[in-house]
Amino acid sequence: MPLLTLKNIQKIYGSKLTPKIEALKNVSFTVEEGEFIAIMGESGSGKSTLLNLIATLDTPSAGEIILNETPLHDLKSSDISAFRRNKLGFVFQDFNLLNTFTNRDNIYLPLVLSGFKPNEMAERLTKIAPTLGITEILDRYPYESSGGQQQRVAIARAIITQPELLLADEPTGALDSRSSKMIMNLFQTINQQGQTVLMVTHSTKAAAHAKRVLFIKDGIVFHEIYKGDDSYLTFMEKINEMQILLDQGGVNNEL
Ligand SMILES: Nc1ncnc2c1ncn2[C@@H]1O[C@H](COP(=O)(O)OP(=O)(O)OP(=O)(O)O)[C@@H](O)[C@H]1O
Repeated sequence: MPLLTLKNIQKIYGSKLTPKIEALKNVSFTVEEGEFIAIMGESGSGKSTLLNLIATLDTPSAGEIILNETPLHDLKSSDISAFRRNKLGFVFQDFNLLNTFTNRDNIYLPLVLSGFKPNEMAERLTKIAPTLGITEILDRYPYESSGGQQQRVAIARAIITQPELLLADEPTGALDSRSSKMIMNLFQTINQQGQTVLMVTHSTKAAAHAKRVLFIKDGIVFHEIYKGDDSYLTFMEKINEMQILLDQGGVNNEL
């Protein structure tokens, strides 16, 4: 049974007063439990729109998103809140940290909302902070932290609940190559522990850490490639080649 199924998803932005933009035309794919998927595509191809729909931050104009056999549009708003709180971790492209809270309290926020005790929260944070390299900045505020530090705090906030499904929008966008590699290794570890990861990225280096890469173009999933038994470098080469082909408009392989 797939963890997540997207059937013929369409998303049109705009209102009576503004021009309509078809961000997603017809997107269908399934995500099995335990997958690590990277979503790639040029700027404006609808990647963030797709993650936002899966995260129930927005609703599709047409089509169906099914999580664990339950169509999301059948869920009551209280169930949707519970799904976001209990099952989902989301790393936002622009981090979405609260500037009135310290980095530590930003990270604790989802646990506070779920009723965790202070010592349980501290124990979880102590485990992940060194890997993310944020131990020294936990008592700073987001506005006192660099973009890369804020991104790592946002990742900590998303993974501290040990979500069944981690959605990450450009999680290495603000990071140097060393930190990016560290984050991708962390995502791989999380995935090996059984969590499903769906990540939007422009970076071939980051995408090659995934087990499958979906390519979005013109509002559809245009192509996908699986890592299989390929080495990291071979898979990265294949992703690069596919990107070049897609940039040239050379393949037509709608899923
Ligand atoms: N809230 C919105 N209202 C109107 N149009 C929107 C909105 N959000 C996104 N769009 C438009 O929908 C299209 C897809 O945007 P989206 O942010 O999903 O792309 P993306 O692939 O994530 O881009 P990037 O890689 O630059 O982050 C774009 O044309 C964008 O301008």
